[in-house]
Amino acid sequence: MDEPVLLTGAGGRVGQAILRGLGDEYDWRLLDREPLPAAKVPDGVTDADRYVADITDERAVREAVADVGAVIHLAGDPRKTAPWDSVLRNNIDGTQVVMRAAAEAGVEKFTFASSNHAVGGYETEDRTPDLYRPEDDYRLDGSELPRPGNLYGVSKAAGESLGRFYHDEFDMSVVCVRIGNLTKDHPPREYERGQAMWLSHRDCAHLFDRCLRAEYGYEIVYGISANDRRYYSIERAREALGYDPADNSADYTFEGEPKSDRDAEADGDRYAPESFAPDADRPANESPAEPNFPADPDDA
Ligand SMILES: NC(=O)C1=CN([C@@H]2O[C@H](COP(=O)(O)OP(=O)(O)OC[C@H]3O[C@@H](n4cnc5c(N)ncnc54)[C@H](O)[C@@H]3O)[C@@H](O)[C@H]2O)C=CC1
Ligand SMILES: O=C1O[C@H](COP(=O)(O)O)[C@@H](O)[C@H](O)[C@H]1O
Repeated sequence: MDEPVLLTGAGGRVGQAILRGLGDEYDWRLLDREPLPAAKVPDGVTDADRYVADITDERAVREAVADVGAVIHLAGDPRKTAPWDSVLRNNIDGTQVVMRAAAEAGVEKFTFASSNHAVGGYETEDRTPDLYRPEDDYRLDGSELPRPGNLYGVSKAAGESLGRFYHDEFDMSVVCVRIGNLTKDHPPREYERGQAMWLSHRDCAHLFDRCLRAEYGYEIVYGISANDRRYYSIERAREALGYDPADNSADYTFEGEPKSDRDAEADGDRYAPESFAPDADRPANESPAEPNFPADPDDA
């Protein structure tokens, strides 16, 4: 893509996973309400391409989307316990401002960071915990209705609907990625549900790269690695986007350590993947960014 790509929420966990994987691949324009330290900005992104602004600020957002070819919209409150006033402002109103500005500016492709929590209600008592285990063949594939399990999930379902509207009315290509659980270097530790929806950093960067390169109309896909444990299908992401994930939480122990050759053999002759080279400026296993909303009490 020749035109710049606007990345909102660039300083956060998902934004940094994308920039660390794709920093050199695109001409980035970065927006976040927090100023980004130099370590979070790819080489070649000038001050003029860095916007410190709130996504509910229509004027600032219109300026940021002018002449971009694509938007990856991540900014918002990521907490599953987020209260209504926060998701209404940051996730629903903010997404409406960014999508409308993008559609009216003639942006070609828009990627929206939706969430597993848009469909958390399908994890009913009778389905869990079997749902999180490799033997279980229940799959959500993106064609099902949203079924949020919390108000944060409601806000993500609202973002998906806004995307449908702006695709239909403006012909903007929109893909909603129901992101699972992004962690760096290893799947969530001792957490079956998290391991079933693990999204590794390299698969995250690859998936968003495909969202920028593929041709599509309106899509809802799941953003997880190729985990043996999974209740989200990645078929639609493969078909519509050409997503080809490299990682699998089954290559790690339940505690999150890469499996040894012996573990892997015992497990059906699986191979242990190469672990990522640690980022030069951060110790391995450290989260790339702390969310700037108060911590989610369940995220211990
Ligand atoms: N991290 C994960 O595993 C998942 C994340 N997501 C979604 O992906 C997106 C990014 O999530 P994370 O990177 O984990 O969150 P984060 O909290 O690490 O990053 C969010 C970034 O957006 C910025 N931001 C928040 N509200 C803003 C506003 N009103 N205006 C401008 N900037 C604002 C923050 O300053 C922060 O840098 C969110 O929309 C979240 O709901 C969805 C599913 C899973
Ligand atoms: O949408 C999100 O989902 C992930 C995974 O959910 P969890 O219930 O397993 O914690 C969460 O880590 C992330 O903060 C959130 O934005």
